[in-house]
Amino acid sequence: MTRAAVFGTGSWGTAYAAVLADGGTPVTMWGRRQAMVDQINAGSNEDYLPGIRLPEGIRATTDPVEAAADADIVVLAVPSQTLRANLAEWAHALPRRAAIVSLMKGVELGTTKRMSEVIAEAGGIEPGRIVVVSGPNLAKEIAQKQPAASVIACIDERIAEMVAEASNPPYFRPYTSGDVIGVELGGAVKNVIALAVGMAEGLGMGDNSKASIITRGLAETSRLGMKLGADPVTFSGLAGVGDLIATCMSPLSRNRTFGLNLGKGMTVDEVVAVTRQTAEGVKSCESILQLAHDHGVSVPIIEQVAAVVHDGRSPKEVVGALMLRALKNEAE
Ligand SMILES: NC(=O)c1ccc[n+]([C@@H]2O[C@H](COP(=O)([O-])OP(=O)(O)OC[C@H]3O[C@@H](n4cnc5c(N)ncnc54)[C@H](O)[C@@H]3O)[C@@H](O)[C@H]2O)c1
Ligand SMILES: O=P(O)(O)OC[C@H](O)CO
Repeated sequence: MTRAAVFGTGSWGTAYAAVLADGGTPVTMWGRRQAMVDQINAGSNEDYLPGIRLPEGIRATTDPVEAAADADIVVLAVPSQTLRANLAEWAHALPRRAAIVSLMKGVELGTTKRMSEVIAEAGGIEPGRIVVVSGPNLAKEIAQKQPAASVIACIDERIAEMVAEASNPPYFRPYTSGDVIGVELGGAVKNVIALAVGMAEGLGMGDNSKASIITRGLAETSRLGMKLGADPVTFSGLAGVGDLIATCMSPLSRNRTFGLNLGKGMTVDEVVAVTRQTAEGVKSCESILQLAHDHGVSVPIIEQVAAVVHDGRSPKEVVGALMLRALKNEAE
């Protein structure tokens, strides 16, 4: 029988543990805090998924070795910017042949590395067993068992298939892919575009404005992805436009909500103070912008989001800057 470990007891780590357990795969979760581990062992995670009863088949521990022992699949669900430090502590505990699955949707600050690259480097894991999961998967809806689809990517598609088979309860439909770069980038960049859409909403803009940002945001994602070697088809799929729509439209999105608060006039520090969960785009806008600059790719929306979040420009100012850009062909 396939066994799994999930490192990280936040919203998505816990919801994905439920996906695995409901799919018939027993899961041991690793959590930092004993109180959280005790709660999960008693059948819920009230801090992150209040009111949700977790399925049988999930248990938790604070010991990484115990969590990963005998696991065929080890799922990592921590903030992107802490992953490298976390792996330094966990690498010794990871079974040599297990598939290592990233749920993260971010790009590392400083190195501009995608999470699969950080896992390979900091965890010493061969790329052929590194898997990424990304798609329109708001954790709360998945935990409520609302039907959704996703993409599970690995350069070795047999490993992606093994993880997909273990993650297939009746409400979760995973598609496999070999395009790790495209699937990861789609997930990371959509968070930055959702910040922009949230800002537009907060400024009182309507659906034309938001659809324009979403569509041009997809153009930026595809341009960058293709330059980095992604398959363009990925961006019209679940990990591209699918996740972009879910995140930019949903009040459940932490990134969209963060942008909304900025658009309403709160400062970045004020929004950080009221945001309890990980809004990856806030940090990743800077690393993704750096990645685009390093590869000579034009990403004007991402540039303006970074100007608000890191340079203190106002959302209203940056909308003006975007609208006054020189005219060009849509396909460029
Ligand atoms: N929540 C969603 O709907 C969703 C869906 C898809 C993908 N994701 C992605 O999954 C990743 C995890 O997101 P999440 O929603 O579970 O975040 P979260 O904020 O709900 O939980 C983060 C978890 O990481 C732990 N953590 C924080 N700092 C840590 C550290 N220094 N060391 C170890 N653990 C630490 C927290 O205690 C918590 O258990 C993010 O990259 C996010 O973009 C989230
Ligand atoms: O809440 P967000 O903004 O981190 O988005 C959650 C998921 O990535 C949606 O697929």
